[in-house]
Amino acid sequence: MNQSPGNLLEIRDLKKTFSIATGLFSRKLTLTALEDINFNVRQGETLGIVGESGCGKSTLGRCILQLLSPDQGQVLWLGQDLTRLPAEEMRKRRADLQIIFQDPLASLNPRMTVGEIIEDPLRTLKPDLSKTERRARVVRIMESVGLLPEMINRYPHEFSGGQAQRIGIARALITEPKLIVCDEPVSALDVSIQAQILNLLAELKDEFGLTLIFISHNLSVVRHVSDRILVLYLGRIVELATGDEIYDDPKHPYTRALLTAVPIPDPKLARQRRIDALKGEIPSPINPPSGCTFRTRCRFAKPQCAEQRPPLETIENGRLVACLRWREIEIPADQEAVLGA
Ligand SMILES: Nc1ncnc2c1ncn2[C@@H]1O[C@H](COP(=O)(O)OP(=O)(O)OP(=O)(O)O)[C@@H](O)[C@H]1O
Repeated sequence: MNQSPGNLLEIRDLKKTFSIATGLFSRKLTLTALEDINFNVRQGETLGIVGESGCGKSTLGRCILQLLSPDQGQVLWLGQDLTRLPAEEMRKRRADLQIIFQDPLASLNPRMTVGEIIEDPLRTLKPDLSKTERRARVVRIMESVGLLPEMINRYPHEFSGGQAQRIGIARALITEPKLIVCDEPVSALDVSIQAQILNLLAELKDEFGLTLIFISHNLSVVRHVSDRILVLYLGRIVELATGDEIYDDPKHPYTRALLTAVPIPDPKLARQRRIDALKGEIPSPINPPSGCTFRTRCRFAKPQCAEQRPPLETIENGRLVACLRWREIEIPADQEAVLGA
């Protein structure tokens, strides 16, 4: 056991590549989805993971749960490396680590009743429970997530998106997990329903003493629920700090850019933030830029940024940032316009 106190999960030097075939002759290329990933998740916290589409959020969530095998690195769960666990041992751990998916209806088997869907993980992960005990648990958990127990024999298509996500949450909770990876759990829902599901997750977290990893491309959503926020860009961590630090004092130019999409009431600040807005497309992870991979879209980039890959540095209050220039670009917000492009 080599776990630091208070950490439920420690991710060390994680790397994940995919081999993809392209072109007429199906030439094999390597896509690096994640590299040099190091962070901890503390017992009882909600860690938000943000970044644009394709930056590696879902791949990271799936590597943590061992739904994907990383190429290298460790996923230490209470000090035990999940990447090295034999399949049978991992099966026993599965009850502790669950996932909620983005598209609630697509993730539910249309041929199973709600009761069967929620009960299903218990059959494999808690085989000692009797049928009566399983059903009793299903009813209890349905009540916890705001579903009427009389809905137990209905089918997924009879539910709205918000209710379907409640079924997905119930299915994740039924094994009494310690950690749930929530992969864009509200992105597919109407805005009016999103807050209900976010509030439900916050309540359940307290009620069941959960630790959450909350994945979203939307910094407003992540900010709402997270204690700390990890910002990913092209498969690498560029910043990790508390929600307040990220929101009020972002250090990485990419975090600043993501913040431009977050609505703020102060028009002056909103105008200043627009300067940071993202330009261009995210580069291909098959052939990423040299040095700092964000430099091709960064308005603060200098020649040195093409030559050197910025290390993930620990700065004040233990927050982390990977930018060669973060000290120089830290200027008062009202002078930002002077910097220009
Ligand atoms: N099974 C796969 N085979 C090949 N490439 C993949 C596979 N899964 C993901 N990728 C690639 O890995 C990179 C990271 O993808 P990932 O889905 O983790 O990003 P994401 O941030 O979750 O994006 P989104 O918000 O769109 O889901 C992308 O370039 C993606 O195309």
